[in-house]
Amino acid sequence: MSKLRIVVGADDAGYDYKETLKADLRGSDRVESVVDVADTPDRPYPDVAIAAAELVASGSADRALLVCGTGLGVAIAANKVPGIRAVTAHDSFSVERSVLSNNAQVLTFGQRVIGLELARRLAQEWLTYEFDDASASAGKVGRITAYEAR
Ligand SMILES: O=C[C@H](O)[C@H](O)COP(=O)(O)O
Repeated sequence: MSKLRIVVGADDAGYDYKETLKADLRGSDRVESVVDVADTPDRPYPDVAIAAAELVASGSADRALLVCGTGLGVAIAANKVPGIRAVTAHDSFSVERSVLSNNAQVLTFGQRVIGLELARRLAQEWLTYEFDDASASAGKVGRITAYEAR
């Protein structure tokens, strides 16, 4: 498994978790680099999410981990960037399937929803999964891509 180039970002409501998760990611041997698109806690969540998603869509990064109050706003905004599949997931199984079933490149958390230690654990688990282009799920994800390209 190749090391991952990750983008992190948050608005004011997710800033503290983002800082902790960023430090964790930088300490992981599965991570090549971490870029933070929200150095200050004053950026609206759509701006942060779109900036992060564009880095992923352009190929400059492999994945993004975004935090807002619920995780929902950053997911909605990131999903507006063509080619991006962003999900909010606060449980272990959904985090696994977000990669293995959906090939989602963007995971989002809600700081007002999930405990910090669970978020940290889920982020570490997230790093261990890699989508299999030869899996039965690939064709289903491909249908999403085809819809976007229509
Ligand atoms: O989805 C949006 C986020 O939860 C955001 O952090 C808070 O948004 P609000 O201030 O509009 O409720």
